[in-house]
Amino acid sequence: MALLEVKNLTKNFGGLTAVSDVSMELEKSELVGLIGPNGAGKTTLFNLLTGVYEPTEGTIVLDGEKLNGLPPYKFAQSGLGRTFQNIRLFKDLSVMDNVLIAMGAKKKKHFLATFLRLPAFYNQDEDLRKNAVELLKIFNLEDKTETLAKNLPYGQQRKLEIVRALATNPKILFLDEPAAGMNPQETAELTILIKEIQEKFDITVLLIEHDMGLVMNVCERIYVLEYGRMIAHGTPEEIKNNKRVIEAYLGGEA
Ligand SMILES: Nc1ncnc2c1ncn2[C@@H]1O[C@H](COP(=O)(O)OP(=O)(O)OP(=O)(O)O)[C@@H](O)[C@H]1O
Repeated sequence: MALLEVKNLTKNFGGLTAVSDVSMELEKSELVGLIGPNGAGKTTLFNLLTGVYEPTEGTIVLDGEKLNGLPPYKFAQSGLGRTFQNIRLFKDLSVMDNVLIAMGAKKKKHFLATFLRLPAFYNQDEDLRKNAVELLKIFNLEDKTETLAKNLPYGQQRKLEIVRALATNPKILFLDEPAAGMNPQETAELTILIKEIQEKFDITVLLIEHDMGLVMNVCERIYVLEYGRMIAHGTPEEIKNNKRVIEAYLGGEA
């Protein structure tokens, strides 16, 4: 059984079908791309897979557990972490606090230990901070812990978004255009980082990306959406040579 099994997923917005009868599977520890022209339904599919939207039809099963119908926080608790196309940080908080808040979704401090400031309170706090620094190190952000998120350069804000998603300890990480707005050098650096974190944390990554170079370089498999329908999936080589994809996506946008 696949780690994530998505069957016949459909999402209607009034008369518009943004996602139509989509089925896909993600195995443990694979890096998979999701591509398609503007408006193809990629972000809507992410929103369905992370519980932001409820599907009109279809099922989402993670590790044998049906998730659809549950609130978004249950999706996060089950191990689905994500970043957003538009950066969503707590801009007036420090980098460290941004990461600690993300971790808090998983580890709740015991009320009494917190209230009485028992050693357990300090130990747990210390452990979380250490873990946060370890994560920040991977993204070369460890010397920015006290910087306000809004004062980070754009590329580093995007990285902090990924750190926050990783801090929830996900089984599957959904990255929605992580390289959007980055320059070619930053994009190349991020490509390597995404591959590294997928291997280091042994997690599954689903990546929406417009930068075809990035997708083709790092993804083992690629799914292609057009007008809400999954029109193809396969290895980068297969997708590159798929006539329907060339017409629908590469032809339309290149
Ligand atoms: N909340 C919503 N209400 C109504 N229509 C929506 C909503 N969200 C998305 N849509 C529509 O659904 C379709 C798919 O949009 P979506 O944002 O999922 O595409 P996308 O592939 O992520 O596009 P892009 O690459 O431009 O981000 C579009 O026609 C969009 O206008």
